[in-house]
Order: sequence, then structure tokens, then C-alpha cells
Amino acid sequence: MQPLQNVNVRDTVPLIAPRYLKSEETISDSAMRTVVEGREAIKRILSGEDSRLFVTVGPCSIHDHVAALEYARKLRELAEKVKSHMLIVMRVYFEKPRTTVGWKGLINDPHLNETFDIATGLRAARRILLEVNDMGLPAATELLESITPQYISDLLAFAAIGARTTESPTHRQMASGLSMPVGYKNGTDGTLQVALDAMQAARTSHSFLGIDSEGKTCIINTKGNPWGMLVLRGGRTAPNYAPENVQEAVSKLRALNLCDRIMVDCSHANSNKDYTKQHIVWNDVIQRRLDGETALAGVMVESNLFPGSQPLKNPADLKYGVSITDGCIGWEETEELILSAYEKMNPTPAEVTA
Ligand SMILES: O=C[C@H](O)[C@H](O)COP(=O)(O)O
Ligand SMILES: C=C(OP(=O)(O)O)C(=O)O
Repeated sequence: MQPLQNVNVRDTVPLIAPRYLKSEETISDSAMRTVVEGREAIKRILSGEDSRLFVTVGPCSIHDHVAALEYARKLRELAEKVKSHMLIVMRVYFEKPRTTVGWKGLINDPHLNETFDIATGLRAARRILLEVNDMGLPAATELLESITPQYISDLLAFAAIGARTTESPTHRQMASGLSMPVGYKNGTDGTLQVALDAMQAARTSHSFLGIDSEGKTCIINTKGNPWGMLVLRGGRTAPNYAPENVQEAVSKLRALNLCDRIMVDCSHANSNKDYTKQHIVWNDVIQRRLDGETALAGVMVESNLFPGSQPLKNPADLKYGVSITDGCIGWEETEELILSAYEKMNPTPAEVTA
């Protein structure tokens, strides 16, 4: 008899249950405070009570614990300086949705060598998030596998549903049960509708299959997540952060009674995947906010310790602090962009009278 199931499955490997991983990598009081305060601050920005700019900035992907924490320490210090005008949340991205194939992130392949030690990856992700939150820096990540949130979502202030998964019912259902505000990217072809559909689906309750904290398969009944934010990331043929794009998005969001405060992704298709162009998007968004455009509530930037990107071949040959996925701006430029925007938002008395 030919087997009817698992024909293309090599093997299956049991994983530690979420509850046990969490009890081994426990959240501290200070990390808990960071998560709660980060989520509340984002909600206030989304509801318009807080007029600060929500900035999600950090590496395209995390592949090195030491570099991630060095970046987090620098960002924490900068966040403190600009906190009167900006809420800074670090991009701590562990799951990469690939267009075809490629390294899928630290959770999937933490040793960067196709050994796919996901148990170690989940623990590494949790440890990094614990340390980042412990510093007082809130974290954002893209959630790709529907099981991952059970292991790390208590450490997230913001989650993203990416351009490749905004249309996926599984991701919308997952988002409907998440405890933090969620950003929904427009589709890779630039269409807004998939993100608008996702926002409507995710604010509704759903019942679907998942795992509980013991790792048992179960039916998950959600309440619906009311906190959604549209993220404009550009499309295959053009960017979509121009005033007319934002205007169109705002009218569509309002017509559906969805949150009309938008995030612009400076990277991806808005900069034609050229990291050296992210500053153009950033400066344009900052200027338009200064000119009074309140719909532009958030900005996303892909940034690392050092600029550019490098191919992942031999992990031992990797340069420290350089992205192994999308090209990123370096720390120097990141600091310059954030500080110069802050100075424009917070002019000194001398600048005001000049
Ligand atoms: O942000 C990351 C990438 O843009 C995304 O994972 C797709 O990458 P790829 O087109 O190189 O696979
Ligand atoms: C993959 C990402 O973006 P997008 O879904 O817009 O391609 C990302 O922000 O890392």
C-alpha cells in the first residue's frame, strides 16, 4: 500500500510547549512595564490622543544577539532624547516572508546554516525580546507563523502583518486574537484593498485552529482586535506615500470606520528597495507632518548598526552589524534622521524667532 499521508514530510520534531519556554525565559517587571506602556502609547497615537510620531525603526531582520542588543542600547538612548515628540519602537524581526526562497529568519534558522533549529530560534527570539524590553525599549515584529505568538507575543508592543500575508485568512484570524495593535501592509502589488479587508476581518471575532499554552491543538475563539493601522509600503510599480495616496487611503479607511492614522514604510517598495533612498521618504513624511498632515502618524525605517546588506554564505564570514536580508541605513544616518526631525518638531526659542 502506498502511504496516503505525509508523503512529502521528512519527519516531525516535537517542540517545547509555550508555557515551559515562558517559565524558563521569564518576563521581568520592567519588561512587563515596557510592553504595557508601549501598547498603551501606540493606542493613544492611533486614537489621536497623543500627537507624537510613532517610529518603528531597526534591522530588517535580527541574526546576531550581540549586534541586536548593541543596536537596542543606542536606540534606547536616542528614544529617551526625543520622547517628547516621538514614540520609538524597535523593529525586532525574527520571521522573514521570502518572495521565493532564502533565509527565513532567526526563529526558523538560528544557526544561519539550514539546520532549522526552531526550538533554539524561539528561545533566542524570546531572550532578545526580554532584554530589549528590559532596557525600556518597546518592540515590534512581523508575525508569520500562526503558532509563534504563543511563544513571544507577551513581549510585543506592536505586530505587523506583512505585504505577502495581508490577504491570508490565517493571518487575519491570528491578528483578531492578538493583544497588541497590529500594522497591516498593503499588498506587494500596491493594492490597498487587501489591507483594508484585513483590518475589517481582524477587528471581528473568529474561531480557528491553533495551539494553547500547553502546546495542545485547540479551537481558538477570539474577540476581535480593534487596534489596527494601515502601513503604506509601496507597490511593485510605484511608491504610495504621496499626498494623493494618503488622501485616498484616509477616505477609504473613514468610509469603513477604520483607524485613519497611517504608517509610511520608508523602505521596501517606497524606496524601490534601495536603502539609500529611505531618507527621501522619511524627510517627505516629516515635512508633511510639520505642514499639518495628521494622518501621517507613523513611520517605519529599516536600519542596522552599519549600512547596506551582505549575502549569507558562510556565517563565520559575516560582517558585524550588517543586514543579511534587505539593505538598511546605518546607525549614523538613523541618528541623524531622527535627531534632525526632532529638532524641526521641537525648535529652540531662537529658531522660532529667527
Ligand atoms: O523585508 C524583507 C524582505 O523584503 C522580504 O522578506 C522579502 O525578501 P525577498 O524578496 O528578498 O525574499
Ligand atoms: C517584509 C517586510 O515588509 P513587506 O511585508 O512590506 O515586504 C518587513 O517589513 O520586514
